[in-house]
Amino acid sequence: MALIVQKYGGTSVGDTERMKNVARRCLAAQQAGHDVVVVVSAMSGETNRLLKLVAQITDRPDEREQDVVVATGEQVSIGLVAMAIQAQGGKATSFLGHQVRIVTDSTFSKARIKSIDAQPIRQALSKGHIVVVAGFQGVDEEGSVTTLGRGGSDTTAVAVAAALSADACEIYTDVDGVYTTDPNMVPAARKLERIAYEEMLELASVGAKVLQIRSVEFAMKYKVPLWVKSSFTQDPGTLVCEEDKSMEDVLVRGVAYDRNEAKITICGVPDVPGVAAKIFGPLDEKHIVVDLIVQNQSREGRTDLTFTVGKSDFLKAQEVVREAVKDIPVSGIETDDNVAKVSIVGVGMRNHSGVAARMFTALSAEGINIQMISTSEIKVSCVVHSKYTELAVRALHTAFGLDQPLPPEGATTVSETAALKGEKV
Ligand SMILES: Nc1ncnc2c1ncn2[C@@H]1O[C@H](COP(=O)(O)OP(=O)(O)O)[C@@H](O)[C@H]1O
Ligand SMILES: N[C@@H](CC(=O)OP(=O)(O)O)C(=O)O
Repeated sequence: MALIVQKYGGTSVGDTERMKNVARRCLAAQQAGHDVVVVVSAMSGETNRLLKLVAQITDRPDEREQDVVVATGEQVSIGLVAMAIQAQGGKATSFLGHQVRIVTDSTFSKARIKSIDAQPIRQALSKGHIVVVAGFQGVDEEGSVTTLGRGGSDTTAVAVAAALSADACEIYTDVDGVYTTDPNMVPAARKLERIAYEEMLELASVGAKVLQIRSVEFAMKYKVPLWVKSSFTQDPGTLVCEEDKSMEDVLVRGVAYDRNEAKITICGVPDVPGVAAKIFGPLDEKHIVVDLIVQNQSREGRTDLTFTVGKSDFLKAQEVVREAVKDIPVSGIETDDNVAKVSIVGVGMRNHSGVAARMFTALSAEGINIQMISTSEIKVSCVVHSKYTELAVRALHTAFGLDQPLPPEGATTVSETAALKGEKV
């Protein structure tokens, strides 16, 4: 007998028929002898609908109150799923975030989980109940409702799995696993049997929305075996797990894109110590996450500083920057939200050179101009005009051989390795 945490996303609970399907799956897992905790998201489109209501009231919502509104979508889902289980003869209890003390910090709209009280969940399980927990929401030390950022139910599920020392956490969604790229954009995308935590973390952080970044961080930290599966098929899905030697043989595991970033350039910044701190310090104080940063060699003591932020922080970031540069003699601020970031990820990059060059060649062959570049040990990202997103993703998918059937698990891609062996990117 195992303890399994299953998470069903918005599409999987998109209507009452789908909720009945979720109930059937949970009951099947329980009948197979497992203790089952199920984390559910709001019905698909519901969180966006709630955010639109907020926008109809104000374009500068108080973040605490906005969380009070958007957290309600999950409340509807847990009650309906619990009742669907009961209607099929099972026992079920639903819990809101605060009822299982999912305590977070007070960063409304992107709060971080600090602790979870597993006791009420264990108690309900011991009575033979399937426990249905609201994803995406928590409560801060003051008792205010908080939310964990878009896609946050994944993080709830993995955090609950870690708190319960569950045997597995299964994320059920509308695709049957993690693919080499978004299968809804590139039909040639291929499903991966396994992917290393680190690769999944990079893919999620560069836009593959199949898992929320923090859910992968939790899984990696607490070594939770994490499965991505379809709620509509019996496919075994993809296992996100520890890296092993065979994974390094594949150069690029996946291609991702992110249309959710916007670019800010501060022109003519004086090239003297302390200026970057004066700009990025206030952004940090406002909890604005800055992604790529590029600063060029200065000419005549001045340089341009370009960085990207999430689109939801774009207006706030512009205000913060304007305020921050009041005392700095800069020559102007330029903004652009018609950008997208395309990225390639793979642990195999650690041991191979030429990967970035191959990426740039593939983009240039399609006439795509690269605006910014960023690399890590296992990732290369390029910011391009947003109109090229799909073209860039398809070109990279082809250029790194991902359109071809994947080699069987454990097989080495010898020609690739031989051709590219050498220094790092
Ligand atoms: N590499 C990838 N593998 C699988 N799905 C991906 C990938 N990159 C992006 N996706 C997208 O993630 C979607 C699933 O995430 P999401 O819509 O948040 O599901 P849910 O509502 O179930 O949480 C898929 O429909 C797919 O379009
Ligand atoms: N309802 C939240 C939380 C969530 O995780 O949703 P989904 O599982 O559908 O991505 C959102 O829309 O972001």
